[in-house]
Amino acid sequence: GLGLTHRKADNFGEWYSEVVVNAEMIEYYDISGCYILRPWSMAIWEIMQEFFDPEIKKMKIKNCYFPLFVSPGVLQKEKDHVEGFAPEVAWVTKSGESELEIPIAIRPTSETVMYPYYSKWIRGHRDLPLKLNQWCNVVRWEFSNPTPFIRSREFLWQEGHTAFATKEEADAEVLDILELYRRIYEEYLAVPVIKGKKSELEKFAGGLYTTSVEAFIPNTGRGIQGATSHCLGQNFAKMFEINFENDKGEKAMVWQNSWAYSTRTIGVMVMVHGDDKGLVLPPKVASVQVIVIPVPYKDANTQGIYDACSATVNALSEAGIRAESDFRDNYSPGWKYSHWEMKGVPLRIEIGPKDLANKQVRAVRRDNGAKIDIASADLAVEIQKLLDNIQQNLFDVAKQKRDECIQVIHTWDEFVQALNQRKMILAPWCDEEEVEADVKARTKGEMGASKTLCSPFDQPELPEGIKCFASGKPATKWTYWGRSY
Ligand SMILES: O=C1CCCN[C@@H]1CCCn1cnc2ccccc2c1=O
Repeated sequence: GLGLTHRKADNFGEWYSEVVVNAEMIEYYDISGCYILRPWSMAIWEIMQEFFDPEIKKMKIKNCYFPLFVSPGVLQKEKDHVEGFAPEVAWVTKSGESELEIPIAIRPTSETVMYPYYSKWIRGHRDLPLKLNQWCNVVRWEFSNPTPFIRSREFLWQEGHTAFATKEEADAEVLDILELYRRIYEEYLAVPVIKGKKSELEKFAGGLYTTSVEAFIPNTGRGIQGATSHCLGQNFAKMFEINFENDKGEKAMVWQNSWAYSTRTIGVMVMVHGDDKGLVLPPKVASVQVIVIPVPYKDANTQGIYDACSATVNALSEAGIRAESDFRDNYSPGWKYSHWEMKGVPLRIEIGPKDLANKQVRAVRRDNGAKIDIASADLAVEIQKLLDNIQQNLFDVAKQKRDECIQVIHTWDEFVQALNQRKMILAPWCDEEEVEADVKARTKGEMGASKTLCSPFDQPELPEGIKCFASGKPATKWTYWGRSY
C-alpha cells in the first residue's frame, strides 16, 4: 500500500529514510553514502538558490567555477586543519589502466584550490575586496552513518570566499551572510534556527572564528549545524601569501571569510516538518503548492468537473501559484490524496459534482488536515492566503516544539538529566576549551558525546557570581550544548 511502515515517533531513522524515498526526493545509489537527488528535491534546492544567488549578487559577490581536482602540494599546505580531515579526502590515483604519477585529490572544500590564485590576482588595494562564490559539489569520504541530505559523501553547496583590506569589512560580511542563512531556514524552510558563535574547539580550525545557524531535531534530541560563516582572519593570507599594498604603500595581508550552506538544509526541513503521512513541504519551497484532483461521481457531468479543474489550475497559475492537476484515470481520488500527501504538497483542491454545482472548490491543508470550501470567484486570493497561513503555521509549530526542547540548567546533574531527556541545553560556561573537552569525555556514550552547539549572539542576562555548570569557575557566557549530527 501507499502508507509508511514506520512512525516518526517510533523509529525516526527508518521513518526518515522511507519518507525521502516515498516522496520521490531521493533514490538510493549503489555506492554507500551517495544518493540520487530526484526532481522533487532538486526543485527545493533551486528555489533556495533563486533566493540566495540574487542576494549575494546585490552584495557584489560574483560566481565563478574552480576545478574539482586539488594537487596534493596545496592541499597539505594548510596542515593544521587538513590533518584532522585527511581521512575524508578522496583521491584519483589512476586513469584507465595506468597509475597517475601523482595522485590528485577531489575537493572537499575549495580554500586550497582558490587561494593560490587569490594570491596571484590580489596585488594592490584596488584589487580588493575580492568576493567570489561557487555553486558546486564537494566530496568527503565520511565513515559515520550516512544519511540522505544530512551526511553524504558527495553533496551540493555554495561556498563563498571573500578577501578584504580590513577586518571590519570581513566581520560585517560574516554577519550579513549569516542573516541570509537565517532567512533560508526561517523564511523558506520554516525551520527556527539560533545564530551564534562556535567554540574554539568546534570552530573551523583553519579560521579565526566561526558563526553558524543551529537547528534542532526534537525527535532525536540532536542539534544540527544548519550553515556556517567563518572569518578566516589572516591565517590563509599568511599561508598563501595573499598580500596587497595598502593605501599607505605598506605591504599588508588580506582579511578573509568563507561561508556555505548545502543540501543538508533539505534534510533538516524533512526531519522537522515530516509526519506519519510523509513529507510536509513549506509552500515557499514547494515545487507544486496546490494539486487539483477531480472527483467524478458516476456520469454526473464528468467533463464539467475536468474543465473546472483545468480552469482552477489556470486561475491559480496566473496568480503566480504553482498549481497542477492530477487527471490520471488509472488512480482513484483516494489513492491520489495519499500520494500527494506523501509528497508533502501543501494544499489539495478537490472538485466533485457538489462543488461544481455550488461554484466552489474544497481545499484540504497538508499541515493540519483542515478542509475549507472556497467560492471559485475568490479562488486565487483565498488560496494564496491559505498558503501564507500554512507557511507561518509550520514555522510557529516548529518553533514552539523546538522551544519546548530547550532546557536552561545551572549544575552538572541538571545537565546530565537534560541530556538524557534529549534537550537542547542552555548553560552558563567558563568558555575554557579543556572544560568543553572534559564535558565531551564525560558524556561519551553510544548516543554520542555532548558538545557545544553555539554561544548565541542573543545572550540572556548572566548575573554576577553565576558558576560554570561543568567547572564551577565563574561563567562568562551562556552556551547551547547537546548531542549533534
Ligand atoms: O565550512 C566552510 C565554508 C565553505 C568553505 N570551507 C569552509 C571550511 C571547511 C572545513 N573543512 C571541512 N571538511 C574538510 C574535509 C577534508 C579536508 C578539508 C576540510 C575542511 O577544510
